[in-house]
Amino acid sequence: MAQETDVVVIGMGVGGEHVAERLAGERLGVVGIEAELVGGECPYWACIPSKMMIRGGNLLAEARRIPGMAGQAQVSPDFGPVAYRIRDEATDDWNDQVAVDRFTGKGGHFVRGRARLSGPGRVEVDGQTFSARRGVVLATGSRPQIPPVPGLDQVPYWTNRDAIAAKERPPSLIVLGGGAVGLELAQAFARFGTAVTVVEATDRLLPAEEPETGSLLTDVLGAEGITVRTGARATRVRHDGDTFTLSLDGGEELTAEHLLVATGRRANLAGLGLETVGLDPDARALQVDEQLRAALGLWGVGDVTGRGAFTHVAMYQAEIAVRAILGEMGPDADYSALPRVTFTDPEVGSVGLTEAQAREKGLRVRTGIAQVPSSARGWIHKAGNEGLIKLVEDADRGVLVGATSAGPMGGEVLYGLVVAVQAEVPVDRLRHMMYAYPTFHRAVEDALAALRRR
Ligand SMILES: Cc1cc2nc3c(=O)[nH]c(=O)nc-3n(C[C@H](O)[C@H](O)[C@H](O)COP(=O)(O)OP(=O)(O)OC[C@H]3O[C@@H](n4cnc5c(N)ncnc54)[C@H](O)[C@@H]3O)c2cc1C
Ligand SMILES: NC(=O)c1ccc[n+]([C@@H]2O[C@H](COP(=O)([O-])OP(=O)(O)OC[C@H]3O[C@@H](n4cnc5c(N)ncnc54)[C@H](O)[C@@H]3O)[C@@H](O)[C@H]2O)c1
Repeated sequence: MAQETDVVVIGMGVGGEHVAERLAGERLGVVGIEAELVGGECPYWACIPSKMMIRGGNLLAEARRIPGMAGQAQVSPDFGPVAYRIRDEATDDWNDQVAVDRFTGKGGHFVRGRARLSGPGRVEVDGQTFSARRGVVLATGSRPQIPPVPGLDQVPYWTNRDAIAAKERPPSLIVLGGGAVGLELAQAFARFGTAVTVVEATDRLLPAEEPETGSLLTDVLGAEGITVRTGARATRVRHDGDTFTLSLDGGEELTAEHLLVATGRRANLAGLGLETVGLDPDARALQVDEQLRAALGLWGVGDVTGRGAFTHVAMYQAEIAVRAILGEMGPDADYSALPRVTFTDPEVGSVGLTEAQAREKGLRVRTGIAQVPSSARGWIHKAGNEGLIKLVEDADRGVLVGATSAGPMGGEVLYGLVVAVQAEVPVDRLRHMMYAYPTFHRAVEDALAALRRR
């Protein structure tokens, strides 16, 4: 016998938890099903603990910048406080009781288990069947995508989960993948003393972002002692019980005590019973419309939708899905000003289209670049001032369609550019406004001037 309820949420990561809690708060009957921990990847193995590692690493880097600027400093890194904060403050030793109680405290019914669809509006989990009157929400997130490198499936490599749960910094580490996960963790560990090599298959770091940011990070990471290999194809991996050996196609062999695989993520759709509701079970992502509907009575939010694997995307989508399930009118999902920040030092923030993406769309593109060290604040800041602002203008409409802000607090500086892209503020208006002196964001004015000169 199926148990009736209003809504069933499968996967209680940031996206699913938000939907489930909001709808329970609206006094709907909500069943929330989670196979692992309520909260998902972000609080336990991703955003929050990784930023605690980064905060520790950045403090060490700032202390190392004291000579020549403010005296002397002796820096003795200790990963212990970081591991403690991750275990104690961030994850409660990977225990989600507080999150479960928050949901059930709002009237939600929680089930721990791995769920699957068994027809429209029907969900099965560990022998129980639920029937949803209003709908089902799929929020099953993503998992690491493991590349087909020969030997990789036979060695004890790390994913982000092992790296985050590490109690000590590894003595040496090869990072496969020079994207956000790889670079954030590579720099954080290196600042605690790990000998790090980053291996990236494409010809630059952060290949999804502007090429200027890839070169910037190659220079900065190299200056910090991290070895960077771009355009490098891993041809084999071995592990002799202590040491990993990664062979590259040019014949080079890299060795380290640990290997972190950070080569992208894949939506969790396998085994979900998508075929029982007429959807393709082999799809790479769940296709959803602008109100996050995947089928009649079925919604999808978060990484599973393939619209940007970010917590802010999951939460933005979750709120739209909540409105749609409640039958309220509201704006469609709009990804034209999707912000993203890679929390390396310098932080790399971007919004909207890169120059290459804008050109691919057939736009008449004008770009303007300003270097942060040449700005007043960058010059004052001196040690650790690397960065740039890049603007991408649709020259026919006179509005920005994309922007990059790399530098100290690059993610914070990004905010004004996100507003400009989202609200389509005319570039002429941006030129005729005041930028407080001497802020980092004042470099935007220099980039706007460069836009005019081209
Ligand atoms: C190292 C790292 C750092 C990151 N840092 C940031 C950052 O700084 N900022 C940012 O915006 N994003 C960051 N991200 C991305 C962010 O973590 C994800 O975008 C976010 O967690 C997605 O939320 P979600 O709810 O879609 O999925 P998830 O958080 O993956 O949650 C999905 C949940 O569904 C559960 N589940 C799956 N299948 C089933 C099933 N069949 N039945 C029941 N439960 C199921 C899973 O156990 C999981 O708990 C980072 C990612 C990584 C890996
Ligand atoms: N600060 C943040 O917001 C943040 C931080 C971490 C992760 N994330 C999210 O998680 C997603 C996944 O992160 P990620 O870094 O795993 O993926 P990614 O797609 O951002 O980067 C993966 C990198 O690995 C490279 N690669 C793929 N196969 C390879 C191989 N065989 N050998 C060498 N390199 C290879 C790719 O070219 C790419 O540069 C991100 O795209 C982002 O959406 C966000």
